[in-house]
Amino acid sequence: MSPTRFPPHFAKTDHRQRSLNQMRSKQLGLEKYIYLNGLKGRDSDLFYDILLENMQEMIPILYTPTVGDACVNYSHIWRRPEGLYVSIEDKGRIRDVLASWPNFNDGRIAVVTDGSRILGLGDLGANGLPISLGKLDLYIAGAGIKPSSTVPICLDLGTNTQRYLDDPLYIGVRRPRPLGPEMDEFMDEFMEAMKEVFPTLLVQFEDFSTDNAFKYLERYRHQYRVFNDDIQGTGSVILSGFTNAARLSSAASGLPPSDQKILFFGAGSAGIGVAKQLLSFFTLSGMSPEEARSRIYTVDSKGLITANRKGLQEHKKFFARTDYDGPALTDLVDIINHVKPTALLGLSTIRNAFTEKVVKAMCALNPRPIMFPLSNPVALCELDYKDAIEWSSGQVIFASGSPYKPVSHDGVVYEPGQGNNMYIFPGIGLGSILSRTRHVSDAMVEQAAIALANSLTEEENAAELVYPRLARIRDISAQVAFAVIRQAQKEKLDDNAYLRTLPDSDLLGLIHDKMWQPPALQLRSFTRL
Ligand SMILES: NC(=O)C1=CN([C@@H]2O[C@H](COP(=O)(O)OP(=O)(O)OC[C@H]3O[C@@H](n4cnc5c(N)ncnc54)[C@H](O)[C@@H]3O)[C@@H](O)[C@H]2O)C=CC1
Ligand SMILES: CC(=O)C(=O)O
Ligand SMILES: [Mg+2]
Repeated sequence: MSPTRFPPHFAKTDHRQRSLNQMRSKQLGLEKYIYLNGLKGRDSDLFYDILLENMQEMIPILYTPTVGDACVNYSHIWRRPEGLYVSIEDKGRIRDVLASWPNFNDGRIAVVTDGSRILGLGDLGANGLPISLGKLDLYIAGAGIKPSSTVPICLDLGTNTQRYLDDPLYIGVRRPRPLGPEMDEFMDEFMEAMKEVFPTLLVQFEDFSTDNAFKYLERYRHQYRVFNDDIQGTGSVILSGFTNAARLSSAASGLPPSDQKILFFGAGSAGIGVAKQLLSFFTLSGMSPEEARSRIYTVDSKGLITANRKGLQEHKKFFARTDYDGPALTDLVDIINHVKPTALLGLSTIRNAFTEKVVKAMCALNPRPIMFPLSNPVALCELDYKDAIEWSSGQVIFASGSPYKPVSHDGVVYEPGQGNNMYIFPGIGLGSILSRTRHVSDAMVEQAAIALANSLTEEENAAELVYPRLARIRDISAQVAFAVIRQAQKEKLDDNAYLRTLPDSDLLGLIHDKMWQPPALQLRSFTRL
């Protein structure tokens, strides 16, 4: 190959702007994703540099909604190895596979998916890797974790999605998913090997199908440094936004925030994870756990979940109603009229399930109903923001899982919230890493939620936002990490005595100082040439 050289005047030009222009010139979200991924491979410092400056624009590409398209099509858009695949065929030698990761001594945070429930898109098998990559980009951009400390992992265990098994380009192992003991043995070996190879690393379980999400969180949470983002991260982020939303709703109704009654549409890992975390919304205000539970109702594909239903899955039993034994209630408007909720949360993957009738039924019961359609990506969201504002004349207090743009109605501009675990997991990770906590406790997750709820500025509160603006994510992650560290210390789960000696302002300062920054472009290779 002939020698190459940068054009001599290249360093005088704005390569950041050039890269942004190239990304912006692509029409489709997926094309932008492919471009940005290529850029990350060529020059990761530049990639993170422009990501930090353009969060609002780039996060919806690298994360939900576009990462969903990237996952669905990953076998076809694959360019280069980007993460670590651990295959069911590696059973017996998983330790060696993990040890092949470059700089494994640096590993501090792994996002691990088995691809079995990517966003609301179902079993995508080995195509699930981009979700781990996207979450880790948020750790890097949002919490300043060093890129070399992040380990994206996809467990390649097979898939039950026939169209992938039939696709000649599918990059995963072609077999159905393992069941019961075969899966348990794999997971036990994997977790043990993770601890051996990456002794100080935090594992984030991501997008496992609901049964396995609950099962492996319980199996490992007291043994390893692990948390489940969909159950705990989502629970925490919604507790936070809900606390702020209830304050706004109370101001309109004149009723105390603890008068809220919450209806969950969708009772999977996310729905039940959030419902359990929202118990604290009531208990923190002095309510008994039993009373708190009575204020939560859950709905699945068969309707209102009642205790008398035959064959109810284990994770649905806790919130199953014992106060209704009439005919099954399956229509959402009927359920709303029966329950009379103040809040309706969607984690069902059913697009447009919150119809005009549903919105109007909620508005008839409350001056400012809370409506959080949280399913991802946008194509599976229960309610579009524009419809929510139009059908309620701006009454609803809204947060969705994926981003929506502000909406103008009757001369007023309304801003949606984004109720997504991206506001929480980077701070939980950073706090856990810095304090070297042995486990991620329920109280740490709860304190993270409270810190996020309190992180809104005066301006954000005045604009009636329920979540802070994304551009401040590093500041927010620092506040979340601070709360996590202090809680770890309180429970004596931490292993960093120095942090205990620091007064609050110094600890917050240290958290900010520890955040990785992409090296300034001028100081990098271009000027050397
Ligand atoms: N906003 C956020 O931060 C997060 C959002 N999610 C989203 O939550 C959604 C659900 O995730 P999982 O709970 O893991 O999935 P899942 O598939 O286990 O749960 C879906 C639930 O919806 C119910 N459902 C399905 N069809 C229904 C219908 N027609 N009527 C009523 N209920 C119906 C199912 O019975 C099940 O209980 C996904 O779209 C995911 O992207 C998940 C985690 C975080
Ligand atoms: C946001 C997220 O974790 C999910 O939709 O699964
Ligand atoms: Mg998830």
